[in-house]
Amino acid sequence: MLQYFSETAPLLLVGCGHMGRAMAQGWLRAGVPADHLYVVDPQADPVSLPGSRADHFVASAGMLPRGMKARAIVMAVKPQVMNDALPLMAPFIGDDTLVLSVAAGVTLEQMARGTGGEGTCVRVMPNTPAAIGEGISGVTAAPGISEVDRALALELMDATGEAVWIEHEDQMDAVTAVSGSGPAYVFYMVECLAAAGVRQGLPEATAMALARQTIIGAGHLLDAETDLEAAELRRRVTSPGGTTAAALDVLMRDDGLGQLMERAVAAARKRGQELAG
Ligand SMILES: NC(=O)C1=CN([C@@H]2O[C@H](COP(=O)(O)OP(=O)(O)OC[C@H]3O[C@@H](n4cnc5c(N)ncnc54)[C@H](O)[C@@H]3O)[C@@H](O)[C@H]2O)C=CC1
Ligand SMILES: O=C(O)[C@@H]1CCC=N1
Repeated sequence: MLQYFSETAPLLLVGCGHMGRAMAQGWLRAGVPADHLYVVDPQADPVSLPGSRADHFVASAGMLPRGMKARAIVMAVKPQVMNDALPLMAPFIGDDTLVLSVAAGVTLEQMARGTGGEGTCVRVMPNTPAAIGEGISGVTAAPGISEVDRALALELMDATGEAVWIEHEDQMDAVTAVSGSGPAYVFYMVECLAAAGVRQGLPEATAMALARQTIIGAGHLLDAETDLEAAELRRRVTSPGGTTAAALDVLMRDDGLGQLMERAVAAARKRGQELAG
């Protein structure tokens, strides 16, 4: 698995912040040898990536070994710096190089401009549960991508959880709005549930413990009950005329959580479209 790289045709990560580090952890776990991984980031500290080689961490592209052509370059910098960061990678892009970007909103066309049309561009939207191998990524490229490059892109992201191929690039902003940003919605749900518990008289620490483990437990149950839809698991909590039904009457009304989520996801998708540049 992931045996695409070598010392002379390595995997190059550009930007090792929250998302870049999460993915790199997955690649090292999936067996990419530390010798085959280079990281470019002015801030990154190799200590934050156990199992990596400190001498493969460089502050800028100019410090990478000369003449090296990467097999894959993963751009995990902010969308706003992509136009500056991509052209700096030009010396490391050869005919076989796959250039992946995980930046929200950054299009394949924008990437091709940044690389000067060299290499093959792939647009990816991962999420931070990648850090523990529980991520999900949407992956897309222009229709002409080779089978081997498509497999490499999917395997890279599979190493951080699951990966799904998205046929139409114009759906990537919706992918971003659902699964890229989605973990934040769930963490906010924990915050809101705990705050609501405090309003109903619980001590803060107790409310947080209850809310936190409820989301963790519900997630694990969803994972364990592979044959059951989320809606069925919800029904199994909901006794007719009981407490859950009373709460769901509030959450499921016309202006309830469904509508709120629709507005939130639409706002995230719109912001993704605005970030294209
Ligand atoms: N954080 C998340 O949950 C997700 C983030 N993304 C995308 O990942 C990208 C990175 O986001 P985060 O990791 O959250 O940001 P971050 O701020 O944690 O990391 C960005 C990293 O890029 C480095 N950097 C800045 N300029 C650079 C340059 N010229 N060359 C190399 N490295 C440079 C910074 O030092 C920093 O470590 C963004 O484009 C974002 O849209 C995608 C999916 C989820
Ligand atoms: O908030 C953002 O723009 C990035 C993309 C998806 C998650 N974080």
